[in-house]
Amino acid sequence: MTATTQQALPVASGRETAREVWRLSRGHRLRLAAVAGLGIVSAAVDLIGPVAAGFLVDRVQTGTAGLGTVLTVATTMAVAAVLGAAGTAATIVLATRAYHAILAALREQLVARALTLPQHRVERAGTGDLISRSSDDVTAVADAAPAVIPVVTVTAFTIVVSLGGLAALEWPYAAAFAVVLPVYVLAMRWYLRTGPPVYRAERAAMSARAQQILESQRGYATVLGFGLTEQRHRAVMAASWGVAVQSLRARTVQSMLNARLNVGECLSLAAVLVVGFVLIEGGTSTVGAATTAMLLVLRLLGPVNQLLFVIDTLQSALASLSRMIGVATIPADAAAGPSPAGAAAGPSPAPGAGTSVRLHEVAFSYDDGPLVLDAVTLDIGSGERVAVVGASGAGKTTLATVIAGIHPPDAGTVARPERTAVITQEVHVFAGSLRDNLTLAAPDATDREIEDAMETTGSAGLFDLLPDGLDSVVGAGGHPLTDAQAQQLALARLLLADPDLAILDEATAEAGSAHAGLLDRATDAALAGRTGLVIAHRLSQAAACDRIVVMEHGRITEEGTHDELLSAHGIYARLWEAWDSRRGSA
Ligand SMILES: Nc1ncnc2c1ncn2[C@@H]1O[C@H](COP(=O)(O)OP(=O)(O)OP(=O)(O)O)[C@@H](O)[C@H]1O
Repeated sequence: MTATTQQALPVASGRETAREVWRLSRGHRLRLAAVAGLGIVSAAVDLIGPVAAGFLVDRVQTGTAGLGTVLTVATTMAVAAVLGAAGTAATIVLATRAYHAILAALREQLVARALTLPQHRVERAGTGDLISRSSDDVTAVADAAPAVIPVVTVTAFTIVVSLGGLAALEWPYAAAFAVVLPVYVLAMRWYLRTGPPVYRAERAAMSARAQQILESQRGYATVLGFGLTEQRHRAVMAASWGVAVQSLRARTVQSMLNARLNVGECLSLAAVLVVGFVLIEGGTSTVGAATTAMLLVLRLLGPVNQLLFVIDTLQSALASLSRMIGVATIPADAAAGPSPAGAAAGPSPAPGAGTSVRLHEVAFSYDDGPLVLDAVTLDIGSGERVAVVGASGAGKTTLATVIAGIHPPDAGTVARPERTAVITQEVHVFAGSLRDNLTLAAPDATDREIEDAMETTGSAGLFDLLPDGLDSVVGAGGHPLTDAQAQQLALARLLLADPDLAILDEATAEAGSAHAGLLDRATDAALAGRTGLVIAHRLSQAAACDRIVVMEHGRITEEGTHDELLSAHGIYARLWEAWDSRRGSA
């Protein structure tokens, strides 16, 4: 396979991400409303402490505070603190549950889309991109939850309610705090620019040190044998010093962030103090109210600072989220395509009565490469079985994928039945039960039907090997299947899917000669009663077809029955002669 130009899969914009998250939250809106309600109430309960403290200051100032007042205020503050903490904890639990439920829905949508993406789309983006979105990105979003949810939830409600509280006291208090917000914004921007590369360098230095230590341990005998102890010692020392330097840089960045946060803190407290002084002087505020305002600002600072510390985790989780949503929201029609050995292909123009497949002047090339299919015109009648033969690289597989709808043609038209199934060269056994593997494309199939399909395709013998019958686990981590068994399963799967057109791309090519006859019979049974296109390297298979199409350099150069092509003494006759003599001497 030649290299293809990479065209990354889409990444959702901020607005698209928000819209999709809102849509996915449909079943969880009640829970989200509870999060909002509980969060606001808890943050409001947290206001009681500062307000009570301000009240006490005013009473002390006016000389009207006795022991009873102090005890009442202290009890109120303690109860409010406990209730506020309990409410906050419940809010975080509810928010975490909603977060994971929405993430699970998104993950399901992502997997569903990924499985139906056209192969050419995945190939152009590189399979790694899709795999990383459905694994690394999902992990990044899930792992961010414990760090991000408590901080974001608490911060959001605390900021809203505390600013409201400040404004309710006297609006200049809220304005004084808002004026220093730019300091925090600047600190955040600096940190996002400076922090991530420094942390990355620290992690890289740690990996390098681990590598040096591991190598020294693994090659211990060699180190001793060649007297390399001193040299290894120096290498580990150098790597450890690298970690020390990078860790120092990372801690310096954190200290510098702390310094910026301290500046913000000082400025905000000073601003509120000055405003309080002016208001008290003007007679529009009391010392108690100024105390409440100071305590509210202090309460605000904690969550705001914490938010800055998780902002990079939050940012990378959001980046991962937009990559996941980018794939999950690819329109369904763009994602449609036949799944291996089973699902129906997308709509195609009707080929006409009595004809199952009609290709007219089809051209195709992979990205900007040379033409792989060149003006291919081919009709396959309903129920007809056609074999495609030709040298390696002639374009046989490409023809099969274009007919199947996996690759859209660059020019010309392709008409195929709506129910088309393909067995590709690489038959995959999914990790799961035998039943799951067989009913992928026919979820309603009964055990009786499954067993009949296995019997017909000669794979019923598997039952002797698998003690749990259809419930036996096969594939990765389960019972391993040989290539021939995997192909028999794929043929049984095809029988259950019961498509109008079956495309077998070298479905028996993997077979060793001992299994060849068995697989030929299985293929024959699977194709009975439907239109078949067989990409055949074993010419005995081609000879059994109604018609043979010979391809050379992306073009159809010969066409006819086995006997007609032999009499024509063309390329097929030569291929047959060579193959037959090889078979004879084997
Ligand atoms: N995904 C791809 N990207 C780029 N070029 C490709 C891709 N797949 C196949 N090709 C190229 O297209 C040409 C036709 O390949 P194709 O696999 O269709 O031939 P084939 O006749 O089926 O060969 P074989 O019998 O070896 O499978 C070859 O030159 C091949 O290198």
